[in-house]
Amino acid sequence: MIVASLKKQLEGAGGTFVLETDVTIEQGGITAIAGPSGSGKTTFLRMLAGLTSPDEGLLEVVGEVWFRKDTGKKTQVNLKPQQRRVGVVFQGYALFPHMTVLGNLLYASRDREMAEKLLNMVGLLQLKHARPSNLSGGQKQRVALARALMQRPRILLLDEPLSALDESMKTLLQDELLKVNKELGVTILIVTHDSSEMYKLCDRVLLFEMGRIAADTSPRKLFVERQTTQKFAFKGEILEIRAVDAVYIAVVAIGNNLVEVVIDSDEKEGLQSGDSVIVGTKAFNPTVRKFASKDFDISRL
Ligand SMILES: Nc1ncnc2c1ncn2[C@@H]1O[C@H](COP(=O)(O)OP(=O)(O)OP(=O)(O)O)[C@@H](O)[C@H]1O
Repeated sequence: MIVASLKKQLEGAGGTFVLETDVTIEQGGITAIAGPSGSGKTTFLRMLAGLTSPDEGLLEVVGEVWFRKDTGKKTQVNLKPQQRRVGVVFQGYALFPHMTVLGNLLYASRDREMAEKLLNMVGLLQLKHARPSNLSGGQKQRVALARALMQRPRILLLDEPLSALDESMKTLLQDELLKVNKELGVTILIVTHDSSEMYKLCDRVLLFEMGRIAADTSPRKLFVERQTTQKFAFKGEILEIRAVDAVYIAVVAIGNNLVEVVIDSDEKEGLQSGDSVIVGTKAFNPTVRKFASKDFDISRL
């Protein structure tokens, strides 16, 4: 079990705010850390890893205190990152370019048997003598994942590890993570903005807002509770609105797709090219409406 009751004052873009968590996480699950940019997600992971010091609080992992500082007292416990059994995969690959794949793993721990087992697990054993520069983005990320597992971490912290990958590589890595979680029993915390990823991987979502955990729920509940009654809702950008007879056609870019939606003059009111919109349904007909901040959690978690 992980107990993280931590506090830290942060300097945000809009001023000072306090990151405050009071959360217990069971061993063995996969928890999504979601929320807007600047809400404190990365700092939370860095505090768990020992890379950023909280102002006060308690961090206890499987009965072992990793950090403790009571209000008004000196820091009682603050284990160094290498003393904490955490594996970290943050954005960017950060592999040592002059070392082979195997060398990168052995740098974390000299356990060759473990290194080969993990490389086999992520399907890269054949590439163990390759240099990072000869690997694809997805392969590098799998090496980073294997390296993070070398010291048999109790917790694996992942900060948007899949965001730069294409869809097929993402799916592959997601399966890899499920395997790691199941076979090694590692507790995983993953920062992600991708709702399908949350749904597929995670049993729990902690939604951060301005340093607070605004929701602590399951991915299913988060989407069902926060979704409107629409059958689907995608965020997109209006590229063009053109008049056709008595109606208008809005051309909306949703990801790599272009969608044409017929809208009436009421719907067109206040919309123009470049607007962020939600394309949804009403009585089975597609609708377009302006993106509002309340749509935030669904469209970009
Ligand atoms: N050590 C620190 N001291 C004070 N402020 C900090 C510190 N570390 C980060 N911050 C600030 O805290 C805010 C939250 O940063 P953080 O990186 O945790 O957010 P985030 O939710 O991960 O955002 P993103 O999704 O954009 O990565 C930022 O405005 C950042 O500048």
